[in-house]
Amino acid sequence: MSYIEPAPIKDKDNPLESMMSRFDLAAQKLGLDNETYNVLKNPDKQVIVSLPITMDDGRIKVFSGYRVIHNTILGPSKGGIRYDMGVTLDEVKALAAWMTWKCAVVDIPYGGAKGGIMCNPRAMSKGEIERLTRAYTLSMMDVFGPDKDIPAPDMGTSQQEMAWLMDEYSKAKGMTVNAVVTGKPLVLGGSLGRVEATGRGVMVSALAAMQRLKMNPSQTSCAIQGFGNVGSNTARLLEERGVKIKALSDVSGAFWSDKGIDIQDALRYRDKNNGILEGYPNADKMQDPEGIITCQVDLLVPAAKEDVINIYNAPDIKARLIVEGANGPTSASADDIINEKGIMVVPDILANAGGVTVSYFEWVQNRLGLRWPLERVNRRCDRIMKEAFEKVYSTSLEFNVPMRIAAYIVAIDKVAKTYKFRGGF
Ligand SMILES: NC(=O)C1=CN([C@@H]2O[C@H](COP(=O)(O)OP(=O)(O)OC[C@H]3O[C@@H](n4cnc5c(N)ncnc54)[C@H](OP(=O)(O)O)[C@@H]3O)[C@@H](O)[C@H]2O)C=CC1
Ligand SMILES: O=C(O)CCC(=O)C(=O)O
Repeated sequence: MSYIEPAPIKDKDNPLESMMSRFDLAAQKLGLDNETYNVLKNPDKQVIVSLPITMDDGRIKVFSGYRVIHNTILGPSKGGIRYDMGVTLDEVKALAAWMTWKCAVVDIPYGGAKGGIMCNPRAMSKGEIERLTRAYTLSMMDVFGPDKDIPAPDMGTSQQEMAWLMDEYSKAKGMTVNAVVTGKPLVLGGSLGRVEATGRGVMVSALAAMQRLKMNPSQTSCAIQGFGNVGSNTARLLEERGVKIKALSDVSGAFWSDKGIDIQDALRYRDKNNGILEGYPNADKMQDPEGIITCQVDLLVPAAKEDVINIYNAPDIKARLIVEGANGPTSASADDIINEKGIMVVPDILANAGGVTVSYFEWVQNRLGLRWPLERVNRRCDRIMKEAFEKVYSTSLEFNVPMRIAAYIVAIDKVAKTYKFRGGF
């Protein structure tokens, strides 16, 4: 017997529309020509697959998988794979385009891609997730490749899925190909520093923005939505720099402590508690988990999902600074409200680019057959993040636009100039 899980009911803005409206604005400011505009607004390739998987109870369940290659003019496409019930083609298209802009903003030689499977990994056994990951990899044999398209982890995936992907790809090729994927376990050629790289980049961007806003880290309070890879590493690294994390949340709810949450304590609790904060005893549970967006803090880091900052809650945001750990956490319709309130936003395509930057280092190390020490990985990542921040900041002053539009301008300008030199259309 087989069954198909019903599509989830969606109640959110369309991330593709959000991405396109910012892209349009930046293209206008830059005076982008029509030809390049038309090339960039459409993804190069969209692959949709159906993956029949034998579940542990013997039934066969069919999953929908996606991989979208947005653009490859700057190099092989790069971008994570997401396992979540909310995955749709439009979401993956937006995420793939964001990867093109992100790689261009931090000036690494990659194009943009993203993949996803509509599934709920929390409700699946390890064996089911492994079979699904292997089936997805086999269905993408013509798409993936160390010189073509290089996946990595994203929401709902981690180094274990990347290890299965590398193994399946390598078996099909008849040799070990570790550069086909990044975010791998260290023993398979992963890079030191990759696990915490996205959070580290968020921390570096936040400190750079605080410096511009004359905010002292040790007098800054912070709320972080999402306590997975990005949220938890951001929390830990900001706390180490003196920032007081007053609020944290995950799918189980939001937690508040006026004196600050001890992040090591929260991490220990989460890791012993099936990966979630449910029942965390050393902070107060907030009545409304969405209240984390509007609570009384100086710095807000959304590090979970898209469109969590929207026209409904943006007017009530108290933070002076938003640093976007997640991709697309602010819907385009909320931009004007945030700008009118004078809140500085370090946008996703800049703030969370530490992850793909260290993925690039991992790929370089794999191709050279070398391993860099952690200190070198961190130093180079920090430098790239700081330089990218300064470039986006100065572009925002030059064009008199918010940081988000400035980041798009930097990215689109680089891609457009590359097209000019390469020609071919
Ligand atoms: N991993 C990476 O290197 C990169 C990730 N990103 C982006 O960062 C974001 C988070 O990714 P990542 O940390 O890897 O994913 P994870 O799966 O590791 O963590 C996601 C976190 O968000 C929580 N969450 C999910 N829904 C909600 C909600 N409605 N309210 C509050 N918390 C929620 C999850 O809770 P629970 O665990 O309880 O389900 C979990 O704590 C995504 O937008 C991703 O695209 C961007 C750049 C790189
Ligand atoms: O590390 C990578 O290659 C991509 C990470 C990613 O998916 C992202 O930055 O959104």
